[in-house]
Amino acid sequence: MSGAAFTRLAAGNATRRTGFGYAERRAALIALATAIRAHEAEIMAALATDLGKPETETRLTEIVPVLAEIRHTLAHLRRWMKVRRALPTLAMLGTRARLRPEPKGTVLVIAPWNYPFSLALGPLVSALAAGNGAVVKPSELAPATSALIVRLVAAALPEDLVAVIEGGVETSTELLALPFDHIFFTGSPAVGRVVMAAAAKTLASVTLELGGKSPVIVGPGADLKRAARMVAWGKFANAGQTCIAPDHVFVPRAQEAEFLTALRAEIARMYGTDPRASNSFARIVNTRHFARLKAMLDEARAGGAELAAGGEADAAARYLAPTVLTRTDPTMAVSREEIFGPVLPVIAYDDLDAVLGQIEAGEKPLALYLFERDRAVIEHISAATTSGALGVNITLAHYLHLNLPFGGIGNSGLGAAHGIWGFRAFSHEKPVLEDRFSSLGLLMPPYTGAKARLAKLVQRLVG
Ligand SMILES: NC(=O)c1ccc[n+]([C@@H]2O[C@H](COP(=O)([O-])OP(=O)(O)OC[C@H]3O[C@@H](n4cnc5c(N)ncnc54)[C@H](O)[C@@H]3O)[C@@H](O)[C@H]2O)c1
Repeated sequence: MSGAAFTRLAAGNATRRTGFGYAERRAALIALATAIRAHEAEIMAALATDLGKPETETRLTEIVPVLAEIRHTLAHLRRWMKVRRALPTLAMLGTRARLRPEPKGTVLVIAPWNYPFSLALGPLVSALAAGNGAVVKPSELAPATSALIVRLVAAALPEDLVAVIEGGVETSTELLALPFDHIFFTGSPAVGRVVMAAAAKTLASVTLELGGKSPVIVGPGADLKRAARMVAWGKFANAGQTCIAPDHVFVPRAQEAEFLTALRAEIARMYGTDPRASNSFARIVNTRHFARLKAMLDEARAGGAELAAGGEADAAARYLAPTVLTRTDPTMAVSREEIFGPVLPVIAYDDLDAVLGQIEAGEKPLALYLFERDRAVIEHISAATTSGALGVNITLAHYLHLNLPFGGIGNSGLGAAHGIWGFRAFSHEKPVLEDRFSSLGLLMPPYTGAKARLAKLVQRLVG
C-alpha cells in the first residue's frame, strides 16, 4: 500500500468518524458474516490447500470463532458504545464526567499463517465494532487463504473502509512505516519486537498476540485419562501449529507410564493407528517448517530422547505423525524453542515446586494447563504462576470464551483480544469533564492567607 493510498483511507475514516455509528457498524459486521457464510466452501478449500486442514477443524477453528465473535459483538455493541457516566470524586464535586469510547482511527491488523482466516478476520471484527477503518495484512505463508480473504472482504465491505494488502516481510515492513493509529499483531515474539519498535516511531498503540512455550502440569491428583485426552486434542489439533497448544507436559514420575499409555490410546482413538490415513489430522504448513521440526526431532533422538509414540515423517507430504518424546534434556531445541508442531515432550518430575520454579524462571507462557482434582493444589498453582491464561482440566477452550480476555503477558504478548477486550483495544475511551458548579475558582491565585487555609482543608479532606 502506498503512502497516498493510506492517506486516502485515513482521510475516509476521519470523515467517517461521526457517520460510522451503531447502525453502520452493525451493517458492516452483518455483511462480513454473510460473506463468510457465502464463501464457506472456498474457506474449506483454501485451508485444505494451505494446511491440509480437515473440514470439521476448519469449521470449528476458523469459521466458528469469527462468526461467534460477530454474533457476540452484535449482541453487546450498543452497550459497549454507550457513553458512560463517571461519578465525581470528592474534589470534583460540581462537575459532570463521562467516558466516550471513540474509534482509534485507521488500524493495521497483521496475521500469522497457523489460523490464517480467523486470526485475520477476528481482530477485524473488533476493529469495525469500535468504528475504525482497517488494513489487513494476511500471512504470505498461507497464500490460498490470503487470496480468499481479499475476495471475501471486497465482496462484503467498501474498499475505503477495509483494505486487504497481501505480501510478506517487505510489505509488512512498508505498512509498519505508515502512521497507523493502532497495530494489532499476531505472530512470533521475535517479530512482535520488530512491530513494537516500528510502532515506537509513530507512537501507534499496539496489541501483540505472541507465542512461546505453553506447559502442561499433570498434578499429583490428576485424572490421567482426562489429562491425556485433553492434551492429545490440544496438542495435535492443526498438527500442533497452535499458539496455545500444549508445548510439553510435566508428569509425576510415578504416573509417567500410565499417562503415556493413556496418551497413546487417545492418539489412536482420535487419529487411528496410521494418522497419515486419518482425515482428521492436518499437515505442516511448508517444507521449511517441516525441516525445522524434523531437525528438532532428530537432534532430540540423537541426544538420547526416546520415542513414546509416532516419529514417522514424510517430507514430500509434509506429514509428521503425532509424536511423543520422553527423556529430553534442557539443552535440546525441543526444550528451548516453541515447538509449534506435533511433537510432545513428556517430562517426569519428582518435585512439583521445582516444576513451578522452572516455569516461573522462564518466559511467561501464553497458556498454562493444569490437570488436578485437589482444589488446594489448583489454588496453589494458580497463585504461584503467571501466564496469559490458566486452563484447569481443559486445553485450548479459553480461546472460545468470549467473556474472557485472550492475550499473553511479557514474551507471550501485550493487551488482549475478544469480546469487549477486543472492542477496547481498538477504542480510545475519552474522558469528557464538564464544569457545572465546581468550586475550583476559590483555589486560584492570588494565594491569599484564606486560600492557603482552604488548600490545607482540601488536603485534609481529599489528600
Ligand atoms: N497469541 C496468539 O493469538 C497467536 C496466534 C497464532 C500464532 N501465534 C504465534 O505466531 C507464531 C507463528 O506465526 P508466524 O510464523 O506467522 O509468525 P511471524 O511472526 O513469522 O509472522 C506473522 C506476520 O508477521 C509478518 N512478518 C514476518 N516477519 C516480519 C518482519 N520481520 N517484519 C514485519 N512483519 C513480519 C508475516 O508476514 C506475518 O503476516 C508462533 O510464535 C505462534 O505462537 C500467536
